Amino acid sequence: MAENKNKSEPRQRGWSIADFEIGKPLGRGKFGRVYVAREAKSKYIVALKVIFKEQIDKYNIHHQLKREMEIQTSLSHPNILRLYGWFHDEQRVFMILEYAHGGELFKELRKCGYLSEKKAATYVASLANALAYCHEKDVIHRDIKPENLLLDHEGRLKIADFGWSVQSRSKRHTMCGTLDYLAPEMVENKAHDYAVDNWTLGILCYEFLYGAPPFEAESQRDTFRRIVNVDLTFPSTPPVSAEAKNLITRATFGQGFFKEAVSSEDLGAPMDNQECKSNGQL
Ligand SMILES: CCc1cccc(CC)c1NC(=O)n1cc2c(c1)/C(=N\C(=O)c1ccc(N3CCN(C)CC3)cc1)N=N2
Repeated sequence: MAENKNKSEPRQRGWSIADFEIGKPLGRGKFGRVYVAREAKSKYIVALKVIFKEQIDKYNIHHQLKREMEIQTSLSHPNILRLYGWFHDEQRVFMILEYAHGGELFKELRKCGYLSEKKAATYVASLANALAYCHEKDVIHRDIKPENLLLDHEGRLKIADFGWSVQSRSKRHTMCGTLDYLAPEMVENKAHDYAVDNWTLGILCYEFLYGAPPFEAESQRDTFRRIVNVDLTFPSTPPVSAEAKNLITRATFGQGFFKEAVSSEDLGAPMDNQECKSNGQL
C-alpha cells in the first residue's frame, strides 16, 4: 500500500476519500458497492468497498462488520485478499481492499462449464493453504463459495469477503487435563469448528470439476436432505480421476472419518491444571 516518500515517517493522518480517485464500480453486495480506485499520490490501484452507515444501522451489522475488518486486517497470505485499512465519513464506511485484476472465479467457471483437473487442483491447493493459515490463527471463514473467490493478475486465487468469518473459540477449547470425561459434542464441537471450511473444500473441488455443486437439487429441502445424507454421486462425464473423487469423498464423507480421527492435537494440546487455573478457561 502507498507509503510516504520518506519511508521512515509513519502516515501522519488517516485516509480520507480525498486520497483516492474513484473508478468504475466492480460489483455490489447486500450492504455496499465496490469500486476500483487509485490512491492519488502513489497511483496504487485498490478496490474501495463503500458501506452506508444507514445500511449498517438498518441491518444492525456493526459487530459483523467490525469482526470482518479485524479478522481481514490480521490476515496476510498470498491467497487471501488483503484489507489494507479503512476510514469513514459522515455517511459511509470505506474498506481499502487489494485489487484482484482477474475478477471473479465463478465467472471463469460458468464460462468454461468446468475446469481441467490441473487448474482445479491449483485452486484447491491454494484454498487449502489459505484455510490452513486461517485455522492456525483460529479464524473460520464459513462462507467459502465461488462467488467469494477472486483472481489476481496472475490468475492466483484470492479468498474475499470475510463477512461471515468468526474467530473460533478454540482458546477456550484448550482442554484442561484429560479428554476422557468430555462429552462427544464438546470433543466434536472444536473439530467441527474447522470442518465446516474443510467440507467446503470438497464441495468446491466437485464444482470445479463438474461445473455444479454435488448436492444441488430442485428445492432447498431436497438439497438439505442430500447434504445430511451425504448423497454424493459422480456423473460419468466429464471424466474425473479416481484420486480427485477420493479427495472429494474424504472431504465430505470424511466427516465421519474426521470425527473418529479427532485427536488431541485437533483440540488444542491439553494444558496441565496449573495453567488452566491461571487462565481460568476451559
Ligand atoms: C461488492 C462486491 C462484492 C460483493 C460480495 C462479495 C464480494 C467478494 C468477492 C464482492 N467483491 C469484492 O469485495 N471485491 C473486492 C475486490 C474485487 C471485488 C476486485 N476485483 C473485481 O471485482 C473485478 C471484477 C471484474 C474484473 N474484470 C472482469 C472483466 N474482465 C474482462 C477484466 C477483469 C476485474 C476485477 N478486487 N478486489
